[in-house]
Amino acid sequence: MADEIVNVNEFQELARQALPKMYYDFFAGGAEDEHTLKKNVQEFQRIILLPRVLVDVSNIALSTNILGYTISSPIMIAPTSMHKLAHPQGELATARAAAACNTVMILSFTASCSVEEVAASCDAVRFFQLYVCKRRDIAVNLVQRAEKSGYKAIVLTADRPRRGRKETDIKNK
Ligand SMILES: Cc1cc2nc3c(=O)[nH]c(=O)nc-3n(C[C@H](O)[C@H](O)[C@H](O)COP(=O)(O)O)c2cc1C
Repeated sequence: MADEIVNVNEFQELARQALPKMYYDFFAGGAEDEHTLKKNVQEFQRIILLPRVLVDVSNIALSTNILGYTISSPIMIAPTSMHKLAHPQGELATARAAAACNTVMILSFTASCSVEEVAASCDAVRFFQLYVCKRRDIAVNLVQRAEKSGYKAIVLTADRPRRGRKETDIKNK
């Protein structure tokens, strides 16, 4: 099938075509001159896999364990905000994808679906991402709701004392 999507870059191009520019830029853009965005890709390119030939590969597994939960490979859904900008089902769809892939869904503090909605939508192992809030009562409330809804861990984002300066977002205002 000529139109079959074969890698992540093709998904990104499809998203660029499908989404309003402002939303696409929100997901794809990085802060300031986007040095870190570029480096994130470059650094992965430096990792070279060591081939081991002439070994028995009939029984291989990528599965691993995170905080006592077995997942199919060492890849989880990182917390990202506002999935409804990309799809009307938002984080509900992402969480269902996590369940289908047998991996962990980390729900963002700034998700467009509530902790309860996502919990009710699928049985993926769920963690909840928390920012360090000045308003401790907001953090307490969210953590309690996440705990009550069966989220298994808190993922604390500690490197965001203020919003990143995303130049694409500023231009799109
Ligand atoms: C559009 C977008 C939204 C994000 N939203 C959050 C968020 O709500 N909370 C958070 O802790 N990290 C958020 N992040 C950071 C990601 O979880 C991740 O740490 C970051 O993108 C680096 O990983 P990467 O190199 O795989 O992109 C966001 C990243 C992007 C690109």
